[in-house]
Parts: sequence; structure tokens; C-alpha cells
Amino acid sequence: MAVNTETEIIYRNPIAKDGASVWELIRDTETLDLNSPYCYMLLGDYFNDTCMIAEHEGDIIGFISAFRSPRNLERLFVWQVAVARTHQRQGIAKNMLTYLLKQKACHGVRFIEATISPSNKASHRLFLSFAEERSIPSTVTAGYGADMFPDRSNHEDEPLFVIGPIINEI
Ligand SMILES: CC(=O)NCC[C@H](N)C(=O)O
Repeated sequence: MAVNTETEIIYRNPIAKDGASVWELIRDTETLDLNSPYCYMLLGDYFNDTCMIAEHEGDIIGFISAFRSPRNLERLFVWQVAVARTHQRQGIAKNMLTYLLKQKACHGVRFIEATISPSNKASHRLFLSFAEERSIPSTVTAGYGADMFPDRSNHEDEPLFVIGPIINEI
């Protein structure tokens, strides 16, 4: 059942204690690679300046994990974007990405990168519309091919989307 949440969403950076709830969110969306609960705790502890939570009535219903490339700080790699099934198609992912890019930790970011598998239609829509609405160029290259994943994992290709250069502040 979709929930109309136009006014009640809270956007904030995660903390380590959010790890278990984020893990449950990713598990329940069934579209992303499910990392360990420990991984989501680490993200909330060490990378939380470039991660974002969306919360509705105390429940975590959205999550973005990202980090700036250690080799090139102008590049923000967006690792995962997830919104609960009950809250999708309401602009929550775009709001999380917009709020994230306005964070002090993202000042100076000129390229947004992400790998998006063909079946991840929601992230396809998010990244391409985000770029189009701001007239920012976007490119797609090979990324991580299915053949890079373990045999029998049935993992899809993970093409690399790059949005940029971002000239003006988002
Ligand atoms: C943007 C996004 O959510 N990419 C997912 C990459 C990968 N399949 C994962 O789930 O970590």
C-alpha cells in the first residue's frame, strides 16, 4: 500500500545504530546487492557525511550510501539507492540525492558516479532525470560486467553512469 508522505519525511545522515534497519530496508526492496548489517553500520559510522536516510514516522524508508573517490575527490560514487516499496514514486530518492549533494561533505563534487544494472529501473530514472533536469551531461560505460561476478551468481552487468561535469551548485 503506497503511503502519501509529502510533508512528513525526515532526511538525515545515518549513524551506526541505523545499520540493522538499513539492512532490512535493502533486503526488503529485493533489487540491490544485500551487504552485511556490519557494512551498513560502518557506513553509518565512517561514511555518514556522504550517506542519507529518509525517515517516515520513525521508520527508515530510504537510504543512499556514497563516498568521494580517494583518488579524485571531485567524484562522488553513489553506491546504493533504496526506497521502501510503500514509499516509491514520490520523489524521495531524488530528495535524498539533492539533500546529500548540498551537504558540506559534498562541496566541490563535480561528477556523480554509480553502477546501475538493467533491472534497476528506479535508479535509471533517478540518475537520468536528475541530469536532464539540470542540463548536466551523462555518460554510460561498461562498469562491472556480469562476467566479473562469481559463476552461478546470476549477477547482471553493472554499467557505470557518470553525471557531470556539474558546473553550478546543485
Ligand atoms: C545506484 C545503485 O543503487 N546501484 C546498485 C549497485 C549494486 N547493484 C548494489 O546493489 O550495491
